[in-house]
Amino acid sequence: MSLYHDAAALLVPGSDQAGTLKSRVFNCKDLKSPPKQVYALLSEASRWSSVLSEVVEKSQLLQLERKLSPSLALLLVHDLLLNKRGISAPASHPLRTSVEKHKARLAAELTKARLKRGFISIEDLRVYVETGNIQTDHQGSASLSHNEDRAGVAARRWPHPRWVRVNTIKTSLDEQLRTTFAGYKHSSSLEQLLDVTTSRTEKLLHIDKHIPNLLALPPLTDVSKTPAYTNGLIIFQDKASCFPAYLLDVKPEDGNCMDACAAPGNKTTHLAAIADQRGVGGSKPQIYACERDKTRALTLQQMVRIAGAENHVTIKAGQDFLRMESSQPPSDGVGALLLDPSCSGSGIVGRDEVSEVILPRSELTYVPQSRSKKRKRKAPVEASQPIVETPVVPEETPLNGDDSSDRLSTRLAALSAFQLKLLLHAFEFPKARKITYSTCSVYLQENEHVVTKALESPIAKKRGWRILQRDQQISGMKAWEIRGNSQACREVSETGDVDQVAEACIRCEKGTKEGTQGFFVAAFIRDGKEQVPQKSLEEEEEEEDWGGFSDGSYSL
Ligand SMILES: C[S@@+](CC[C@H](N)C(=O)[O-])C[C@H]1O[C@@H](n2cnc3c(N)ncnc32)[C@H](O)[C@@H]1O
Repeated sequence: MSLYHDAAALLVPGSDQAGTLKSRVFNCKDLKSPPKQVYALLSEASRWSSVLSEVVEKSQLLQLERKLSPSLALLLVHDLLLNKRGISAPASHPLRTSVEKHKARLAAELTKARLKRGFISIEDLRVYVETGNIQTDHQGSASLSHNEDRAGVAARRWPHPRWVRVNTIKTSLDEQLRTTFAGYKHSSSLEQLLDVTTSRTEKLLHIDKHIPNLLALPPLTDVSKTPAYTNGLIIFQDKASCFPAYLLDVKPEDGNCMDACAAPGNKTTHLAAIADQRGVGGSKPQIYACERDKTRALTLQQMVRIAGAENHVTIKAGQDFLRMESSQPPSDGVGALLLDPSCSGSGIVGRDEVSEVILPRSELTYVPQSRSKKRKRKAPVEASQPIVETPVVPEETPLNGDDSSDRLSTRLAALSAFQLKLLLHAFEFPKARKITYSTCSVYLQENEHVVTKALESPIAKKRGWRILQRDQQISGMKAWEIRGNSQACREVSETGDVDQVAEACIRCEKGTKEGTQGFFVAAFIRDGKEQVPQKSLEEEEEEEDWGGFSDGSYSL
């Protein structure tokens, strides 16, 4: 059956197959089945792989059906148990019969795997898996052994809601509640909304208590076909990703703003919406949106247009922020900067891409003694270790927990140096008084380390930059409970005076009942009136010309 053979060949990439699952499928010239069908099967089965591998192993399917490879078994069992249409093969096809005859045993193992993870129905488990959480569990549990992870040792995680930001440039929260979300029941708690048993049967929404004009919907709610979405009245944006523009808290007296690393543009359009609301008379701040990558700048352009933010935003396509001369226009008139640079993306909750596939083990080393002479030979010894795909990690996709620790620490050191460099460049802008620095990374190196080093840098001291203390932050951010890690600040601090710095930093965790991705943000302020003399510090230093990363992870 070509569909399953095609898919099995691509489930785990060979060392010569780089790129995402999607690109592997659509670039493959040897497929006999439609690529769309192969991709759909692969992405579904990959998401389910940790559960299904357990089912296959416990049922001993691979020992009973020696002709099945681990990949084929995973794909066939997926369709048998989870696809409404079952296995796409004629009823008498040997592949189909080899799995179907074990259906009762496989179904029983799926039930056990579900109950072990604490889900009362298969639909509840489905929501959890399809919102990327099983994958997240595995990535987040790098310190657990493979077996521990399979056994579901990691505590049950909360599914990820669908966050919707009402775009106040084009509409209002009240209007959206009356129109797009008419008929939705309001849930006062996010927890209730994330309880899949309730939210599967009811249209629910929750109005966020930290970020104005932000709504949460149950994980699998699809409003992407509504006119409000297609016309840019509502925008899908994770709650944590709304923190930087909100924390920047722009006011007309701030002058112009700059989004230094802008594409695809969620934070730019959020900033534009806030600027639009705050504009007094004609003095709305102008937002310069820099994006070094010209292709990504096209997405930014499209996003700004759909959001109706063209009057507020000037796009600097192909512009490297580090090459923006701080003392020249437009930089010299910029009072507030939003800095959301490329990062490891380790906080992203994987909705669309599966970076790791867990295959079932076929651990018997001998074929049972056969009476037939033909089958006398020993079967090849198969690895008793689990087969875990080592994912190929393109720069724009999140690193995962399986990355070798050497590779990870080298990459984090490079990212951290790059992020610090961007932040120090922002510190030089002569009229700048406010900066937010954010990443969708959970790593200390990209977060507290960068913030602490920046605060203790000569340019910060010279220009009077300090952290925006928690009690000075805008109400929703002051109220947010998860703060920075003081130990991490201390690790790189020369003064050790870091408790207030950590308290000023804001963190978001993934997989919790707060419903956010992993994220970090801190704000810096300065009141001094001094200007940096013509020659910038950066020019004085003899620094190598940083080429940067060709792409960034997005925090959507
Ligand atoms: C994390 S993404 C930004 C996501 C964006 N803020 C949003 O919310 O949609 C980082 C972006 O910065 C861009 N970038 C990286 N280095 C840059 C630089 N030196 N100057 C300008 N843009 C840069 C990357 O191409 C990438 O598009």
